[in-house]
Amino acid sequence: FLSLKPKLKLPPGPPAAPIISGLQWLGKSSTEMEAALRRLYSKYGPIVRITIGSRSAIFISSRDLAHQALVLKGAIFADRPKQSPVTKLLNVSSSRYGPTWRILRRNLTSQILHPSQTKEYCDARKWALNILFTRLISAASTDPAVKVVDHIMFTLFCLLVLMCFGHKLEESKIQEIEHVERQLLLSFVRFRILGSWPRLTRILLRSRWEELFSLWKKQKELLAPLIRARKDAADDQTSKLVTCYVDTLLGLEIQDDQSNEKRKLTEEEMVTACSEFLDGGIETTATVMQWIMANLVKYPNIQAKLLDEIRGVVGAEAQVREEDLAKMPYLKAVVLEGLRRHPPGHFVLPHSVSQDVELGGYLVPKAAFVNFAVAEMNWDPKVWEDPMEFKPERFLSDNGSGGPAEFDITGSREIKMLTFGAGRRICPGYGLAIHHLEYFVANLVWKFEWTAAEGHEVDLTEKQEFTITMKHPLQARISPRQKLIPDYKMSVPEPLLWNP
Ligand code: HEM
Repeated sequence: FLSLKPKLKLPPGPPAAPIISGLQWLGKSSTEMEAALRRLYSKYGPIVRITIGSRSAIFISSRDLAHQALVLKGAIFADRPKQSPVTKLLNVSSSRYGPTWRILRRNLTSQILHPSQTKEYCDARKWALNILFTRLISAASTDPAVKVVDHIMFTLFCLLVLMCFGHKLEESKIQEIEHVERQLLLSFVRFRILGSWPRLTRILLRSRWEELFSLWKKQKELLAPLIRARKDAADDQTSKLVTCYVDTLLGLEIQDDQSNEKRKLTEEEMVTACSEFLDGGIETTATVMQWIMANLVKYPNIQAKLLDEIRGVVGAEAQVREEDLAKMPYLKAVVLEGLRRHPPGHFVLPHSVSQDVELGGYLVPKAAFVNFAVAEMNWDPKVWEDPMEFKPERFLSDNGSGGPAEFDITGSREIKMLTFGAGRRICPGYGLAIHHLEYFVANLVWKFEWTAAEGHEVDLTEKQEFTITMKHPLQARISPRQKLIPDYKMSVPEPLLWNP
């Protein structure tokens, strides 16, 4: 591959002075980056290069080039950029492509994220669903405009904390975890610069470093005791436990970077792995769920069609059961359309290449930072008619009248959307995320009628937080469709009974 260098040119892009342009790009939010990159694609084409610090950063906006890179040349493009030694984390998403990543990723996909294991958490989802209903009803009793996303987020925290640590925690403890994890995520752009320029920012941004260290300390204080408690429970031979993520981490062995010997994960490493599990599984899913509910409020005809489908399957049941979901092609179509139209990340996580490689007639040099324009691909008018419209029918066969159309979300044959990435680094949680979206959306529509609260028309303007979320969060009026029967004992207040 070294021979590529003299023959191939680097991808085109604007000329840049390394330090200035580095700071300039690192300080940008993903929305600002996206707008700047769009201008570059129209000027230079679907593969462009900018300079961030001393590194080339290459952005790809074409589905075909993304497929070549992520799938056909997947092993070369599966690396991640080298982490700063100061903010170095041991988890799946930031591990270099190598043995540690393989062990951590296989641990996730073969255990807690394996479909057979997902089934074990069916009761946990019912429990979480009732927490969601209770909170929505209680919120609606004090203010008819319910800010839905807060309740969705908390519910997913309850569920993922249970899947992670194996315990149903008190509401106040879950709120504390939610608070620290969200603070770390929402300050992601502010903290990103620390890892990129550790020496300089230690002097210039001292208080920001202190803030980051104090959040890490708080995170450890909250999560480490839960890991220890689980270890004690697992050591107790008499207790029968459904496997949680921590159980799988406790048994895991990785190869030590320095000594090359096998070793167990340290407590600190387990904390970062758990934090990744929570962050990966909650914020993204909650964001998409809010977008889907917003579209169902905005387009009552779609909500009515979905309700009809649910009624046809569920009959007189109070809740949609997990086994009902497979019989609902329109529900699947609504969820896929939500994921296509509103990807929570407009870029995937940063990739890097392990060697010089050719892409689109250009040289992608070893260790270059590479990323892919998810939204450009999800909204490509060559694949999707009226791409900015919310049209679930596009995921049904016979233009909406038939059953589910074949759609490969993994993009292994062709990339039509990139919401979960593709290839070796594809999101390992995509199955769980889709299952959660289907289960909660179906139940929310079955339980309540959703309309815009007075003075809160649905506004689909985007805003960059950790994910691309609603600038004006959905505030909906929810009216129960049926008499509520609380079927689960909950650690939160019992649902207020409403008269529909
Ligand atoms: C709607 C929900 C979700 C979306 C849109 C989403 C999206 C993504 C994307 C775009 C990537 C990066 C792919 C790449 O770098 O090429 C990713 C990676 C990852 N996601 Fe998700 N994700 C979701 C849910 C989940 C869930 C439920 C979990 C686990 C509980 C999860 C865990 C991870 C992990 C561990 C990685 C790193 C994979 C690796 O580097 O090998 N995600 N996700």
